[in-house]
Amino acid sequence: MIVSNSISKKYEKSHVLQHVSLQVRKGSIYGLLGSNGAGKTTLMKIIAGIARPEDGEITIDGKGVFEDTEVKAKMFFLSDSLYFFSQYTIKQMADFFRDTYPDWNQERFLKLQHLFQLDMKKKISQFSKGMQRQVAFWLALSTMPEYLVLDEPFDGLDAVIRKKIKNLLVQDVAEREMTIVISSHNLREIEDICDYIGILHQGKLLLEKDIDDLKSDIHKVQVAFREKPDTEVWDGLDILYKERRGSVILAIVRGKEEHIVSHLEQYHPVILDLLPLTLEEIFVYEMGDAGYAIENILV
Ligand SMILES: Nc1ncnc2c1ncn2[C@@H]1O[C@H](COP(=O)(O)OP(=O)(O)OP(=O)(O)O)[C@@H](O)[C@H]1O
Repeated sequence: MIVSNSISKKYEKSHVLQHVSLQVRKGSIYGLLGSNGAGKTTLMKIIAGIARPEDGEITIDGKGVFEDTEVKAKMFFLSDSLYFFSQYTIKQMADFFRDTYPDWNQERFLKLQHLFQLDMKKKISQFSKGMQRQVAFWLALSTMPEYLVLDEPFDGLDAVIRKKIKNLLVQDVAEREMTIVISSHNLREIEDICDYIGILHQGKLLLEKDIDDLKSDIHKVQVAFREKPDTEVWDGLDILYKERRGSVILAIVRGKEEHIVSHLEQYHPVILDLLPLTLEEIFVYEMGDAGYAIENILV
């Protein structure tokens, strides 16, 4: 488990991270969302043990990450700005990684060639940007990390390869309990693989949610009554948003489906429908409830 305990970081006088606390369960995928400059890269570097916070601490399985080489050997940090030795081919880079990472898996490296289909004898610098990102994933997954920290990893990848890589990530999480922290400025880009989403804004963690809970605990309700109902109809429900559209009332309600339905049925509605929300819609209402306009924070 990765635990971030009240992490704060300053660059000169500006507070880039302020008391950021989060937990990433073993074998789960945590998506860290935020706009440009929110502090994602800074937090990812601290989680990976590359940068040091002014205050607070990151522990992985109870051990402080910054000083612990053993913990770092089980982790791979895929930075948003890739780095390879300039004259190296994929094969030479793989040889270097094999000597560096104790759990390097040569068999897997060779197997993944079928998926990435890149010439192993070509210099990495001669590949396109998106292809270089593929090389980075290929090498990262061959180190068999227990913890994978991915900073904006899908930038520049086409939809087909993105899908293939996501499948590989989910497979590693399911089969060998790999733990992933992944950052993005785009909810749609990562929502299909994440178990948890945290939203970072101006260095603070605004909201943190378990995706399954979110989807099962928030509903769009369309309801109409024969006569104008008393306001007490809504008492006892956790309403995030409500508007009237003609005779139909549309409400976004937090809570279990059975509770919402049985509560409203007491008032004999002529229409009562519960509709699913997209994750994006859920965040719009949740963030609105927390006092933020999501359109200023996420795309
Ligand atoms: N080495 C540095 N020196 C001074 N300020 C820095 C440094 N690195 C980052 N910052 C500042 O910290 C803030 C957060 O930067 P960070 O790169 O963590 O954001 P981000 O969420 O990853 O943004 P993006 O989505 O644009 O990559 C920014 O205001 C940035 O200017």
